[in-house]
Amino acid sequence: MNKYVEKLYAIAGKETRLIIGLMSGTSLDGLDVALCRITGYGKETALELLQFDTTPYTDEFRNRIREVFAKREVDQQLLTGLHAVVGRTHGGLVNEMLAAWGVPNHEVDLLASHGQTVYHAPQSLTGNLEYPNSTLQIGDGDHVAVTTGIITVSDFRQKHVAAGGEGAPLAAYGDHLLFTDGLETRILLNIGGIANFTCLPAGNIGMPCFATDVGPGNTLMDQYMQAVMGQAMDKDAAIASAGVVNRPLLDTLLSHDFFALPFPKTTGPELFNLQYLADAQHKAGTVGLSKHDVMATLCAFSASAIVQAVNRVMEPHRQVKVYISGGGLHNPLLVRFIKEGLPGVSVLSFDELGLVPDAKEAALFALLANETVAGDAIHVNGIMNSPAVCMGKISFPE
Ligand SMILES: Nc1ncnc2c1ncn2[C@@H]1O[C@H](COP(=O)(O)OP(=O)(O)OP(=O)(O)O)[C@@H](O)[C@H]1O
Ligand SMILES: CC(=O)N[C@H]1[C@@H]2OC[C@@H](O2)[C@@H](O)[C@@H]1O[C@H](C)C(=O)O
Repeated sequence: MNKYVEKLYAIAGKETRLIIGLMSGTSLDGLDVALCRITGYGKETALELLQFDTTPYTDEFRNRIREVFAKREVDQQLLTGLHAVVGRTHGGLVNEMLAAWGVPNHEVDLLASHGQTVYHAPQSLTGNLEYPNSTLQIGDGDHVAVTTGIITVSDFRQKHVAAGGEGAPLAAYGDHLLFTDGLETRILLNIGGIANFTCLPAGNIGMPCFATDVGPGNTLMDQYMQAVMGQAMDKDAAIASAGVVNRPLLDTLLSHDFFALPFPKTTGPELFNLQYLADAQHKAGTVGLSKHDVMATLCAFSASAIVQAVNRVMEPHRQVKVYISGGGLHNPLLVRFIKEGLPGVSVLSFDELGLVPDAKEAALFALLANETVAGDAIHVNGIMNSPAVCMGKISFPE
């Protein structure tokens, strides 16, 4: 028997596994690395976050990814090269992180690698029914496995698409297994580049669990700051806080058909980009708006899309608690707008549920790998319009 098949079999039979989850999202800010101790599987899963850190990308690496990111036309030679380079870079960053934490690579059972989404193409975006929903993540798992010496599970989204989903949001599976509560209906809102949430109804309210993207999180604000202000982000909303929300522009930004689509749905910077903003400014007659007012309006746009989506969930059930994770939690104006838009609703940090908010997505990929190796598709049954599947491809280091 191949020694890694034997090793994998042994790992699958363990009571407790040490699994690293990696996430590099649509913000392109860096690689999130979460070292998790996972006990059990399915509804009996317990996840303990042992270490977490984000390694910021260098400008050079980020710019190389940007060359192919969310673009319809790209240099195929660059894209092909990046598939390997992203895998090797992520593997190298894991090696550095493990060394800093004093954890030998051979003690880690599995590595769960999301890779880097470079294009997300649900039919709702393309309008082309001859092609299924499709999505592409680069950073090949073989490169990660060979670089780290750790058995790697990667490319999670393809199975979701193959089984009828849109390839996202996958957080639903971990949210469902770890955070469902018998008494409290919860909305787990992650504000990354794109904002998405998982709705976890309390046991007896007869509503399905589902996860959906809701619109831009930080991506439009980041893109504007980078293109117009030469800064990576609007740190602590310093710029947006000095501006005034422009109502005609906000209404135009919110008028896209995407927002009227039923849940669940997915999106990305393929739609929410600076062209989207330019078109809206043109339509609303606000081309000359000050930079501060544009930023204030973009912040209100992300918040309003979230508020509208939460309100839609709440129509039949008034009692929900919203728990926020992701980088948007650090934007005080965005959080204020969301709270003001949801009077009477408890809007809390994800900390309250016992997991570091910035680590949530990376940790949930570790859980997905755990389920693929030790679990069963049946455990993730019951998520609306999300197939019951175990996801990811397995790469051996040799
Ligand atoms: N102090 C801060 N002030 C304002 N915004 C912040 C702050 N810290 C982080 N952010 C925002 O959070 C973003 C990073 O969020 P996060 O790491 O959750 O995104 P991601 O994982 O790449 O996205 P996705 O969930 O879409 O895959 C930054 O690009 C920035 O816009
Ligand atoms: C295609 C893709 O990479 N989608 C991401 C993106 O970033 C946020 C949102 O859009 C979410 O749907 C998804 O990531 C998270 C981790 C998910 O699948 O749950």
